[in-house]
Amino acid sequence: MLKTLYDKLWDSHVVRADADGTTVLYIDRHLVHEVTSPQAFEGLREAGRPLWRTSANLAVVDHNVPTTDRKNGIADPTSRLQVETLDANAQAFGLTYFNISDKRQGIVHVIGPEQGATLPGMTVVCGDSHTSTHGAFGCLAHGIGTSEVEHVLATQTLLAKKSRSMLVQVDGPLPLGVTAKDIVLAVIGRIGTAGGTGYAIEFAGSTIRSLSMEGRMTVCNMAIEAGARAGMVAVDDTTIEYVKGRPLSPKGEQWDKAVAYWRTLHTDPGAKFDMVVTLNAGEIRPQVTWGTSPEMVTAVNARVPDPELEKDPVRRDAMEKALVYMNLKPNTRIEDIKIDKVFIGSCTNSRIEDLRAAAQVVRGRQRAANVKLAMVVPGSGLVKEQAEREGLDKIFKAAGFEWREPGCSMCLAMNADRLEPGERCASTSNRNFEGRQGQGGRTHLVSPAMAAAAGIAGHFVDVRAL
Ligand SMILES: CC(C)[C@H](C(=O)O)[C@@H](O)C(=O)O
Ligand code: SF4
Repeated sequence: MLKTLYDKLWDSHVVRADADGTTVLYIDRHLVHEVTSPQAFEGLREAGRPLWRTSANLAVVDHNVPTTDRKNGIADPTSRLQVETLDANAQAFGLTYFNISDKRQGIVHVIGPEQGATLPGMTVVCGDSHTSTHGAFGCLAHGIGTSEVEHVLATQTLLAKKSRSMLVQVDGPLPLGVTAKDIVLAVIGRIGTAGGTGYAIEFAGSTIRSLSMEGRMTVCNMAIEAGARAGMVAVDDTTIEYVKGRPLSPKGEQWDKAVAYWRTLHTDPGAKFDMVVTLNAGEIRPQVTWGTSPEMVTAVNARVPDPELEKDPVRRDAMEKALVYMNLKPNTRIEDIKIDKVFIGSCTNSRIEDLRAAAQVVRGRQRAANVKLAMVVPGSGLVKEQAEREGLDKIFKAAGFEWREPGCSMCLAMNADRLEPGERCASTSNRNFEGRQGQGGRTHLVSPAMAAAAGIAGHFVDVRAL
């Protein structure tokens, strides 16, 4: 039988399948962070259960860590408790753990791949919706809830039901200034935030194949924003090249065996998907969201849409509400929207390539006077180190951008980094929901180059014109 990549990943991890489709799946890698793990460890403690396979877990603090003055500890009591709880649980249960002062610390979805903890062919779960990121490696990767975190810790398995399969096929060379972020925003603009509900998405086509692993991770990261639990990309030379030599990657003879297997991790030609969506990369422009959902997105050289022209009353209502929250008028040119802050970071866009792209834009320029704060938050301590080796920190600082310590930061404002009510931000993160970056804050999702350009111009600007 011809199989999709999803079929192959699924079939190779079934421990037991019931007639109604309920399946016990084996989990190869479990990533743990401070927000969704406390009750899970508590549950284990109460039941007197040990971990099933300690070495399958990797824990890190990311959501609640401060991005400045770490030597002074964590001022906010809730964040401090959250971080200290993971410190204690990791020690008590013997997990491999990158604590706040470990230079490998960073956002869970950045450090997994960086360490080779994420490898092709694996099932990867984490109590975090953006676990879809890891699908870039030809993995079956998705978020789980806290009770499932406990289940995985105790059994190394998960109860699951197979999703339907969707192929998102993107072909053609990417136009200048158009990035992986713009591809995935354009996909979400096309299919909507519910378009992928009930599906596992495979991203394929010549454009996806031409992306680096960083770019593929950006695309898979936002599969969840298209409603799909998992996004994935087939294994190819780019995947194998990235994985080679990582601390947890197989070595020697094991490596050769692994590579031979990994090369089978692609959809068989002719295998059927339940749904197919095709995009022509040549038609994608740099994207900017204008509303309070990632599907409320348009091209930088377009205008804020007019709800009056929307026929569907539910959509019209949502558009009207979003424009009130965002304080935008229909038909405003996107390039006329002024911003107050810039956030370059998050598990969507905080890897080295993202920082290089942003630095290239700001090099030799200055942050606009109306931009109060532009912050760059590397995805991990290792990304930060690499960026500093390349002198990117100096470029940012010279342009008036702040260079911070790694973590989730203003992606969701669980630490001190946040928008004040009414502030407008050009952000490289993945969610523009109301209050996401701070109560009353207004988020516009863009690529790193577009965020950097907005920081320089003080308003959105087409990077292609720079
Ligand atoms: C805190 C965590 C559970 C949450 C998620 O699941 O995605 C967060 O990472 C987010 O991006 O909103
Ligand atoms: S960077 Fe943002 S999206 Fe990613 S895990 Fe952290 S809070 Fe969630």
